[in-house]
Amino acid sequence: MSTKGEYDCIVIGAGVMGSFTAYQLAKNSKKTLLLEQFILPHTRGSSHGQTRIIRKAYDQDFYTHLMEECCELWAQLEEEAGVKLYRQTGLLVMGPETSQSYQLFKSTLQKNKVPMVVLTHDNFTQHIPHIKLAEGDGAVVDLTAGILYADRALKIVQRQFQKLGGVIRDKEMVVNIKPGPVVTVSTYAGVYQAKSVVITAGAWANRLLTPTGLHLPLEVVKINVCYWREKVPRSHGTNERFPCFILTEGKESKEHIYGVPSDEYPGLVKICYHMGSETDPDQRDRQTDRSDIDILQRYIVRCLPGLIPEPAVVESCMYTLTPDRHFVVDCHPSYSNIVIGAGFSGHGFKFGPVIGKLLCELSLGQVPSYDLSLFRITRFQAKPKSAL
Ligand SMILES: Cc1cc2nc3c(=O)[nH]c(=O)nc-3n(C[C@H](O)[C@H](O)[C@H](O)COP(=O)(O)OP(=O)(O)OC[C@H]3O[C@@H](n4cnc5c(N)ncnc54)[C@H](O)[C@@H]3O)c2cc1C
Ligand SMILES: O=C(O)[C@@H]1CCCC=N1
Repeated sequence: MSTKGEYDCIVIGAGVMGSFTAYQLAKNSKKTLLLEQFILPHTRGSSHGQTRIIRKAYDQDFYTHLMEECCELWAQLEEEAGVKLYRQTGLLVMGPETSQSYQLFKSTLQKNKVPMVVLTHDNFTQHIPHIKLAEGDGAVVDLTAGILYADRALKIVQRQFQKLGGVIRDKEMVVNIKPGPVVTVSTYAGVYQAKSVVITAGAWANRLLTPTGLHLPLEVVKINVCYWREKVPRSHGTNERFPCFILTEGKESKEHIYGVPSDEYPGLVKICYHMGSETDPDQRDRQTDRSDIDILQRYIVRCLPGLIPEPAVVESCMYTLTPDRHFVVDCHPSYSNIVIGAGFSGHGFKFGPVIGKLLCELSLGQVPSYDLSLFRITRFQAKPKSAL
């Protein structure tokens, strides 16, 4: 098949990471092609849905630092496109006062001087009447946090990319990548060439990496995205000062439970479990495990008495998890002009703009703006056994 086009860079996968990478490349005047296997917009990956949480509250400084610039990049995009993508709600972080995880969230906020409020058992109900704070739990609010309008953001960044001259071809599944000084990318529709390629294929990353001789330790899980009906209409919305929240761990589970106010679907509060069961991304809907929903029901009965403890809507999404839950943002170990953004482990959306900038820098052979040690592929290599 003859070559259909030559580009400075080809980005594979038009989720949040690929779309922001393509946008950054076009901003740098690079001739860029963004390839997507499904017709856009779609709901088969990890970036769909109306909302995502954006927060500086993290249990590690590095993410809080990244978020400083990232918030500016989100604001720049809002300004450039003339569209609102963010709404401040605050993020309530709760967890056992003595647990390491809760203490790390709290100290990261304090150390980095993020505007915050520590709540006590005495004043908690006055500020957040909707939630019962469990005995022994601490509570802190990241005041900078809020909601990103995810579907809208994706549409906008793709539109801005096209305005800058970028090309999107959807319904074009990449079936092969041939490394070389010029990389050849084959889809069912044709063959393209580029000086560099960025792979941002979400749950399908390993499938694309196989022809390049690389396999990453990624686990794909299906997430049940649950919405719970308010007993009293308009009681858990942003206007009623219901915040986004994360419970770091609790009586019901060791994984996070998190929630978003009811503005998304009127009357329905999104509350999800930060884990799911393993799935093949092409067979997502055959994964029917609902044990996470039982956990959520028990939590809602105990701590959110204003919600009906039966999910009103359940949608599906996927996480692509790395063993340590840190991202992969790196060059291919054997081919420096193949760049990989993968394993966003269920917390990547908020970082889309800054990850796009970093993947763009790597694909242009530039020194990345941050020390990316945490995100390197070499961290997965087996550690040599110590001599006995
Ligand atoms: C339920 C849920 C809640 C979440 N909540 C939050 C949150 O509150 N805050 C937050 O920051 N993050 C959150 N996340 C995580 C965040 O949404 C993800 O980390 C992020 O969307 C991952 O984006 P991605 O671009 O890597 O993957 P994707 O969005 O899956 O994009 C990959 C794209 O590549 C395409 N593709 C794959 N293979 C090929 C191929 N061969 N050829 C062409 N195209 C291909 C896919 O079709 C897909 O469109 C949440 C995730 C889920 C599922
Ligand atoms: O990244 C986020 O903020 C959300 C909420 C906590 C669990 C994962 N995703």
